[in-house]
Amino acid sequence: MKGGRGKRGRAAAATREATLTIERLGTGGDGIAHLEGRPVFVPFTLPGETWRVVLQEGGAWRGRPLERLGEPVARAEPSCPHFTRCGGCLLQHLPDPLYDEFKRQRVIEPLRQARIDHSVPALLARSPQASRRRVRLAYARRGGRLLLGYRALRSHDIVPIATCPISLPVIQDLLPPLTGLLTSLGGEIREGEVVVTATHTGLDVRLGGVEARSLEQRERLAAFADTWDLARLTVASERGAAEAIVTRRPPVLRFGTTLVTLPLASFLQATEAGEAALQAAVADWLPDRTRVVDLYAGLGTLTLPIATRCERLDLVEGDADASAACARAIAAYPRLQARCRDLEADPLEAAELAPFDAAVLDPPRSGAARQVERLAKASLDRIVYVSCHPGSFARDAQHLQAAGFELVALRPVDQFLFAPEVELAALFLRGQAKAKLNA
Ligand SMILES: C[S@@+](CC[C@H](N)C(=O)[O-])C[C@H]1O[C@@H](n2cnc3c(N)ncnc32)[C@H](O)[C@@H]1O
Repeated sequence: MKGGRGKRGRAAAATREATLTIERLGTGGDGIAHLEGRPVFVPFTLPGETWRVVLQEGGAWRGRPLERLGEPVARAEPSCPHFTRCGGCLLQHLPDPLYDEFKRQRVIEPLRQARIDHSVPALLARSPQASRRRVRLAYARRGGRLLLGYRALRSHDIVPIATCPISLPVIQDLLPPLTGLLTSLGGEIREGEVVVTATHTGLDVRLGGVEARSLEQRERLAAFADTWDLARLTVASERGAAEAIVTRRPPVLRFGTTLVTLPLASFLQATEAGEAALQAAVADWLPDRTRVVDLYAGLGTLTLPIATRCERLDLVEGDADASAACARAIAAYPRLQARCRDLEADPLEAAELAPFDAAVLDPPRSGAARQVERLAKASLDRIVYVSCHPGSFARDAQHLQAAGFELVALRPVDQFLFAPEVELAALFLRGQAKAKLNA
């Protein structure tokens, strides 16, 4: 045994070694074992495995796996060379049935706690490898070297990566040259975030922490955009002011037949396959000639593909740039409208929801408690709720259920390969809409 509890008690993390048998997986994907009656979280392990770990006794006890002991348990072979160092793809070692069950449980458990009685079917659209169309990397200078990569698990350290197998190949190819570009921009470029997005017209690259004040830097950036045939290359200062240095082609996304130009920063679904699964749920669950309000609409991703069969479609979004991009894309269609509104501070009231038969709702992780309260009081009787957080979804679903809505269909979607997150689409009906379903 090494170390012991520090003089300042729990606040000072102490370390020692222990041998633990993993009992189950926690919601974050860590294996959970018990020691001295307390749970210990051990990443990259499987139920049934025994591990020698370095124990970190802080608020929550964590174990850093050192050596696997005893009988081996069947594992999947991780495809990424950075597995166990990078903080993103924690579930690569899970065999398929366990992986699917883990993600289903992420939905089942919050629903059970919220007393919502609905079965959770098998995962849809398990993202294939090499399909992530946006990566968000960090870079920093360390000891004279520029490191570009992902943050390490529960740390601000950067794990430098030369490849990221879950991303589209066109993004993977760009990673080593991007490191070279950032290095060549000079010593004042110290740290920041890099976002690379694949659009239908090419890659959109945004370099944070770069101001490009000198002509030489601008020429380097322009040459890089030419060499790699980027659609657009943007820099953003530490204060967040963004400037497109080169726009060779507008970076465009296609939703159905509508083309939307990607703003400098806005939300985008992580994979095309996941996006298509969510769009299919929306299309399946909204009948023709419905009057639809799309709340937290982003760029119109979920409803623009069915715009031609809606009687009316209003897209409401809090990000002004996303809303403006959406408005420009639909300007020629009088039945479609896009407006910017903060739905947390200023949710649509029941009277404003009166002209609609159905709402589509795709809020951020925190859910949409205040907007759901208004939807519960409104006259519409059909809601398609898309969520990236089963916990806040279950809370909001409970509220809808209390207002007479019934959860009649649910599809878990695997938008984030190997990450503990799971996306879902759900259909709620009440009143006539529910009666028609049962007829
Ligand atoms: C999960 S994304 C969904 C976007 C879109 N439905 C899609 O599929 O791409 C959530 C969206 O909600 C927007 N949002 C976040 N907070 C908001 C708020 N308080 N009011 C309105 N929109 C908000 C974000 O800008 C983002 O576009």
